[in-house]
Amino acid sequence: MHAESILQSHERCAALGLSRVDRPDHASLIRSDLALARERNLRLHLHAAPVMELLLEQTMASQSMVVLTDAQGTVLHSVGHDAFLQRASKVALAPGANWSEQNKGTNAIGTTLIDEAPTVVHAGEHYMHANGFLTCSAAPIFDPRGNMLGVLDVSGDLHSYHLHTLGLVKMSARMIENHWLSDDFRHALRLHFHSRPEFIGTLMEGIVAVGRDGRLLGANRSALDQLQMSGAALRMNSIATLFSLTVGAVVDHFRSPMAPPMSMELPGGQRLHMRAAFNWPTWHSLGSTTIDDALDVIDAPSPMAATGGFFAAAAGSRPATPGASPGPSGLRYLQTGDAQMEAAITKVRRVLNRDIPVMVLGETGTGKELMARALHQDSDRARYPFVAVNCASIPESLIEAELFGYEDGAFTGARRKGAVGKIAQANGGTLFLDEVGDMPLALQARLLRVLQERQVMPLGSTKSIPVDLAIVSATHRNLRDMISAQTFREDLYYRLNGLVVRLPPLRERSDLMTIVRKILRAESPSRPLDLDDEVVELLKAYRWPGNIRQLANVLRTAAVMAGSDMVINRTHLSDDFLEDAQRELPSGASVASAAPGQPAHAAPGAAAEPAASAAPATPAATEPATLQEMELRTIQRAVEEAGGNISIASRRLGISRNTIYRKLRLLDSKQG
Ligand SMILES: Nc1ncnc2c1ncn2[C@@H]1O[C@H](COP(=O)(O)OP(=O)(O)OP(=O)(O)O)[C@@H](O)[C@H]1O
Repeated sequence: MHAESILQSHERCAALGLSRVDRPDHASLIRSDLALARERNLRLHLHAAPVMELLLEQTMASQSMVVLTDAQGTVLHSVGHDAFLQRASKVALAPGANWSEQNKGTNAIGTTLIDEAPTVVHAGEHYMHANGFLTCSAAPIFDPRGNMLGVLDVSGDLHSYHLHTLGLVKMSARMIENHWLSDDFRHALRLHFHSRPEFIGTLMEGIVAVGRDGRLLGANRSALDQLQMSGAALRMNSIATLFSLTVGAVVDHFRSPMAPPMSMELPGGQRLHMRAAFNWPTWHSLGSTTIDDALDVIDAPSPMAATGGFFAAAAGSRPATPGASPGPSGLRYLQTGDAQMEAAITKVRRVLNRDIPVMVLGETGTGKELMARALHQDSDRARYPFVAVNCASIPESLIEAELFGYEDGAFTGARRKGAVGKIAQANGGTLFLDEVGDMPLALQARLLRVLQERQVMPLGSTKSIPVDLAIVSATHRNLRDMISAQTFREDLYYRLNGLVVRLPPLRERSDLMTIVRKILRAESPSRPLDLDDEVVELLKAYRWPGNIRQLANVLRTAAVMAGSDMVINRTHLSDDFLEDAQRELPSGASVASAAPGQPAHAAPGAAAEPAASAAPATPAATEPATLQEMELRTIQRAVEEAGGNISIASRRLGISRNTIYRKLRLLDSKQG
């Protein structure tokens, strides 16, 4: 097919009367209307720029470049290594030049435009001999309705040819198409699907946009491939005719952020797994279950029955039927009966839609980001983006560019082209600044200016972009101490903390078992899982240094380990959790000695014991004196047990790698 495509292209060039040997007239190709073409294709550029940077990093060849053209073949932008950009500019492979076949003969860009398919044109396959030093791999970029937007191309010295380059270019083009689709249909219901659930969220996933009336509006290429239909055929279908589903059923299922993928069957019998994305305030009225119905399920009393396991009473009062709503959304989702949480939610509700910045404090994994998302979801800004920036996980040198964006040429070297910053991306919506205490001091001043002036100026630009944002920030640090140490600006602190709410650590919450139930229901909606008394006691006695994140990890693993068993018992828990939890049982207590079928703790839904009474069963010579020391020891032990592998330790503990590094530094400084 490749040879055929090249041959046909050569025939077209010969018919056009192009010369293979004459020096092409580059001057006439560099048109002055580049600015116009760029303006017309600004959106394409905005979506493509970050992908082009990534693609260049992956090609890693110093003798190559990444090129973006419009649908006529005019080069809009290029990124690459200086030396090669210069070589390429000698054959006019540079912004402003047109690389359609009419102008440049057979070449990957021009031939892709005609064949509307990914193409490699290598060395002598180029029609014009002047381009014979190149090897080029290009892929078309389509909008969700099947119109060609442009071409993405990697061109390099012919010796830099690599078999995988075309694959990378194709994947990058898909990435741009997916961004475009999500942007185009940000108000629609979007179904993300694949026959293998683990492929949802990857570039392999199909995405279909659905209107409120259930009509299918557009799809990405993977969706069309999986469904084996054209874009036009797809648009003649509805969610009911193609997937045997209703919009209401999808909205109901995914009202909980923790809902598992849904299963759907195509008319031909093919089974697909699907997740949905939609803006809750716009779509919730299409769900069939009211919020109160849903809350009823969540809030059902959860006493431990003397017989029959933890959920027996709750299940008796309201059986968990397959397909029942997994629960409410937004702030209601977080209301599971704990008094401290109730107080926090009442406070944030008061400032909803008042443009008062909210600062959420709390230990790792307590749900700070979930609270920020819930606030956004319940606000009038829910139709616009929620953009989260983790100031601790981005290298210091990149935070500025990441937040503020940058203009073409803002960095030395031609590699860096403009990019939209997170602040501008969040325009209209909510910007969540996670770990804001980790923001470098110099940047704090710039952020303060954005918050005061409500405009952002990208690096290297002289023009400010107006932005309208709600700000939610979070940190585990003590910002007041940082202000005293002059590592956090006081004026920024007062800008960010219009309202401060502190989320309680899990060990202080009285609704542990309601959360457990909620997580298990989300994990296994059609098969209600129960816990035996021994496991309930272990969960209650444990200190949960990783809070709800760690709890969710422990339960997820247990649910998988339980297989077809309906009741989770100690054999379903991972060994490291079991060991830690056993150690934390109040001295003298032993889960093994609890009478079978009897609750190990007296009060239903009682909070975990406070720190002081949770002494380890086996006193060690160097017993930790404080809760913080206990936490540090747990982390240190987990890292040791993982052979120093922080990623494994972080997975086992259910806390982020950053948190582990931070805690280990703290331990070092204490020991040092
Ligand atoms: N109330 C809740 N019910 C169910 N799951 C929850 C709840 N709160 C948090 N989680 C889950 O716990 C995990 C951690 O939550 P989140 O990321 O919001 O915590 P965080 O405090 O921002 O953590 P970090 O400080 O480490 O960034 C997520 O998987 C989230 O879905």
